[in-house]
Amino acid sequence: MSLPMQSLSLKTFQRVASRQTRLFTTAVPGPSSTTGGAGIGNVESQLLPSMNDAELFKHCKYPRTTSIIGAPMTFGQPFVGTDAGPALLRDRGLRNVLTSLGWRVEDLPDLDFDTEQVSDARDPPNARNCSLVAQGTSKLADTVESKLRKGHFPLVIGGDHSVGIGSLTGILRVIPDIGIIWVDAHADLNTPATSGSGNMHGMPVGLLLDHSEENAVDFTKLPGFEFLIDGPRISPDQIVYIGLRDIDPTERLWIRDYGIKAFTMYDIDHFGIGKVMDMAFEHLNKGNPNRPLHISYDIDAVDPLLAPATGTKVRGGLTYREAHFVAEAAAQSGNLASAEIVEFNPSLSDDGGASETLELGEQLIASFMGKSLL
Ligand SMILES: NC(=[NH2+])NCCC[C@H](N)C(=O)O
Ligand SMILES: [Mn+2]
Ligand SMILES: [Mn+2]
Repeated sequence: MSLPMQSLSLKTFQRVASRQTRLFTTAVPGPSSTTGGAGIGNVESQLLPSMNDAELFKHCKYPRTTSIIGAPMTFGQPFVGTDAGPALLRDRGLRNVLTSLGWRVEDLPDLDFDTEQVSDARDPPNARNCSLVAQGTSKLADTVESKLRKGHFPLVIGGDHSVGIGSLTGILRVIPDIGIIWVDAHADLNTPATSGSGNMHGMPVGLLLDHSEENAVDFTKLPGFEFLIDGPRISPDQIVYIGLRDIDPTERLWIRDYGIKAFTMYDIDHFGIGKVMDMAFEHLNKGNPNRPLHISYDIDAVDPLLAPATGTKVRGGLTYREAHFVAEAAAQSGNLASAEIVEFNPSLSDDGGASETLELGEQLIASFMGKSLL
């Protein structure tokens, strides 16, 4: 047995081993492994051996079908091209990557962010394209919610990071206690009141956080976002940041005041990524080792030398192995219930850089969807 295996605690090893067995037993070939199909539910229920596992399934710990949800959103930031992510990842063969890992795949058509239906006349300047972002994220929230309720694993492909507003809202409707791993160079903790840019891809966490009264967001002033007025919120201890290195002044203040667990690049340099992920899970799993988890992976968390095709590059990011380790550790927790990857923009790089970034994105998806090195 190789060294890394020995250094795993027995408990972790057992969890990983049992997860791999499950993934293996669920890779049932045949017609049910294709899109959607009503037959899937039957096969799944046959595979549920006991009440105990049915309980696990309730929290999506026992996923067999992943729904690829393409969210080609560009309105949360100023550049064209951010909508190309879902199609390009599909063209690379994302579906095969997932089936080879043992998933059944429901490959949904991309969400349709129909600009004609939306008037932007009332959009405030500090929340650019507010109505369009609201329309798209509301659709996404409904889709993510309904897939989770079916027991599917939603895999959201952005689009810019404003899609996080929709993914998180959908997840929170079904799993209010979800633990969130936010992998990003940025905290995305702005609100229209604090943002310097007005770009809503810098706001998903800020809009959904359960703020103190003086910082609360007035959704009645954000056209289209009425669905968030009584929507679910994230409590500050429900999220951990990994990879931060470009934080705005109010974001810094709020991370401290609210006590949000944040691992910056300094922490990763200081402790190493292994220890950082251990500490992240320790924080999220407090009181519930089976807490379901969501990973939101902004490709700009990775160093721009490796992932140049993205809109808000910040030097000094995750190395290739650090980037994968974060994804692998999330998969190995055995608790991942949903995932999202965002902010590819192939038009902001040359061809080489664009395909390098997409290839990395595809590999990171494989890692958080359960690909292991051994
Ligand atoms: N998802 C992203 N890439 N966000 C970048 C946000 C940058 C900056 N903090 C802003 O609010 O405008
Ligand atoms: Mn982001
Ligand atoms: Mn970012």
